Amino acid sequence: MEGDYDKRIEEFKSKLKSFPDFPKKGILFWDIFSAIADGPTCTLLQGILAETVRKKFPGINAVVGLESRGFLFAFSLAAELGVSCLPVRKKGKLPGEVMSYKYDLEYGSDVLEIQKASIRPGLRCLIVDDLIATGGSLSAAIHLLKNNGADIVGCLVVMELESLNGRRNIPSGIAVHSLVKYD
Ligand SMILES: O=P(O)(O)OC[C@H]1O[C@H](OP(=O)(O)OP(=O)(O)O)[C@H](O)[C@@H]1O
Ligand SMILES: Nc1ncnc2[nH]cnc12
Ligand SMILES: [Mg+2]
Repeated sequence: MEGDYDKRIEEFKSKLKSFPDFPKKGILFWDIFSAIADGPTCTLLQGILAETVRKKFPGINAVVGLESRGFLFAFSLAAELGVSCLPVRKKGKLPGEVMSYKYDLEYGSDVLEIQKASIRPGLRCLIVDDLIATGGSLSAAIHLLKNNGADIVGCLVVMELESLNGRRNIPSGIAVHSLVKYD
């Protein structure tokens, strides 16, 4: 990475805000939208993300974004790198033939879907999201993509809540890179 990469990560980290007891008592909610409400922070984060992908995940030809916060980074990265932007959405939002997968969240559960048409031979994808907590969302997306024959190069998240050890739910052999970690 470029020399000032760590400094830029620290600068970005200083912009992130947390909200205790949202959306339920006992949850400390890390709000990506508070940070990107600031224009220069958007530019800072976009630069960090693109540099991270070029260095750590070279050769991808698609970015898969997890609804909804993952979409923020999937389109911006896909546009920057000139690769496909593919959606994984919550149940009932995608037309055509879909594959689904049920998963658990830090709070509650949900179902993710992907269009079969999104998966083409030779697809080498990077899955992106704002945050890994229990790892349920990323794990579900990984299973969805693998079930359909996609090659997953890795996963990139902005934040990682290490105390929840979400990595234990990620299938072995799949690299997960996080920019900012919290205990
Ligand atoms: O590691 P996990 O325990 O799965 O939790 C992380 C996921 O939870 C949040 O999404 P959420 O499903 O709340 O919806 P949103 O992105 O639409 O806000 C967050 O954006 C991640 O996608
Ligand atoms: N603690 C948390 N903060 C923000 N988004 C989340 N998604 C799941 N857990 C979360
Ligand atoms: Mg999400």
